[in-house]
Amino acid sequence: MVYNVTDVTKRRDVMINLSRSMESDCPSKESLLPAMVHHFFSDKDDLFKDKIISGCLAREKEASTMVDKGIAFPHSVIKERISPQILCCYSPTGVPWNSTGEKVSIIILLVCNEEDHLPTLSELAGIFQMPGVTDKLGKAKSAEDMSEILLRAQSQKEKNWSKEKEIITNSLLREADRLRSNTENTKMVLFSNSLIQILSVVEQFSQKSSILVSSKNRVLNRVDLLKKHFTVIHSVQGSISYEKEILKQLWTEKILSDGDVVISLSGFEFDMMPHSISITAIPRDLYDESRVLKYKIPHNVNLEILSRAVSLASELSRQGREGKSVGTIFVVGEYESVQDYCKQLIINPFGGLEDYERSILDAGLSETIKEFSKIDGAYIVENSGKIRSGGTYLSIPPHQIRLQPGLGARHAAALGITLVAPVASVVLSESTGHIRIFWDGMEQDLFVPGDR
Ligand SMILES: Nc1ncnc2c1ncn2[C@@H]1O[C@H](COP(=O)(O)OP(=O)(O)OP(=O)(O)O)[C@@H](O)[C@H]1O
Repeated sequence: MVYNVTDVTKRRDVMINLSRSMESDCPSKESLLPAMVHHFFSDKDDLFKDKIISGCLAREKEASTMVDKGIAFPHSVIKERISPQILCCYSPTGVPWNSTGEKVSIIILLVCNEEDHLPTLSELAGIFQMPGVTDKLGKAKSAEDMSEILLRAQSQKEKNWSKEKEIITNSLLREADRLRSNTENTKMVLFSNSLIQILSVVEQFSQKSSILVSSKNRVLNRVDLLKKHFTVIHSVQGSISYEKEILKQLWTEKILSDGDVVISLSGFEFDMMPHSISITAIPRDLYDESRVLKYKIPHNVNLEILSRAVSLASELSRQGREGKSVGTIFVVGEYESVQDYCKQLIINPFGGLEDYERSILDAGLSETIKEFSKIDGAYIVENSGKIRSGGTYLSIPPHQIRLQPGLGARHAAALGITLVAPVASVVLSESTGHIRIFWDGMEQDLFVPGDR
């Protein structure tokens, strides 16, 4: 069970570069915006530039982007995954911007994709809200003046943010300590890859039962220094942000035990400060989810993805959907090896999504995945974690499939696909809530999640 006790909203850091500026005496926004795009994107093809220009002009038609006296924030949101581009322009004569012809001299054009749009606008707004910035910009006489004012404001804002970070870090640590002193059998797990950050916080909580999780040698090589602060220093491969999976590993290695309450402190990965504390009570059935880690699974199946599919199946088994049990299949492996056996029962619900929006590892997607489990069929999940499809019928050529009595078409399909392709499948039975894992045409594991 994982529940957040303190959820300090993650501040998504968007790197914005305010140093690109130009001066223009274009008389209207219809001429100025294309001029800016051509100036700043001179190395890009015309199609790309036209897309940006029509995006910002369409946005201006909806409503003027004038935000303050003399300042406008036109923007164009594009599908391409580019880092947010901020293009600044100073107009000495001013350009009429809103319906009443009010003029702006400072034009900050933002070009980015959907995901970055709001965080970048909010970052920009934060810079403009720094005391005195808009007044100073009103007095700017050149593009250089404008750039200098903006860059100074940005640097001041960064300094202020460092102070805020320190305050948040200290209050999170105090909260973690308070939780620890109020709860029995607690273990503190610090997820970090930064030696400096670890050392800066480590003095502030007592070292009894503290575990450090890191994936970087520069941290792990400093065991001598760190062992006086942590009872265990645990090394992981790859990212340290899959906390639940890492806790399962710690459980399988008996570093955590049933009944332990784990206080996790994490977030250093994002911007060198802890963002959140979560508490995990290690439930008895965590073993069932994690024991798949102990198997020798086929080399062409990603263990992390398989383990995630098992976790989701286990959550679905316990929770059901709208008070009813659900069943489903996850097939994990190379898509090419199973595509000939896949037929869509419905339009693929993940079909229209970009790759980065359909990862099974994305905690934000788990509710969607669980919701679509009401639909007949299987999920096909690639080794990268990308959910290739949902609502997929597995059409297996005739094979002798030996199943235990009571198991029907769903289990036959889940087993059958592993007979014809080098993949693993996880099947949740709607009627019993049991989870079975198959590969090499055989049932490899069965477990019964608790609390159903
Ligand atoms: N070939 C297949 N590919 C994907 N899904 C399938 C396939 N065959 C059956 N199913 C799904 O399994 C569901 C239940 O079928 P059935 O009751 O025969 O299976 P079962 O193995 O007894 O599973 P459960 O224990 O969940 O009832 C079907 O409604 C369908 O959604």
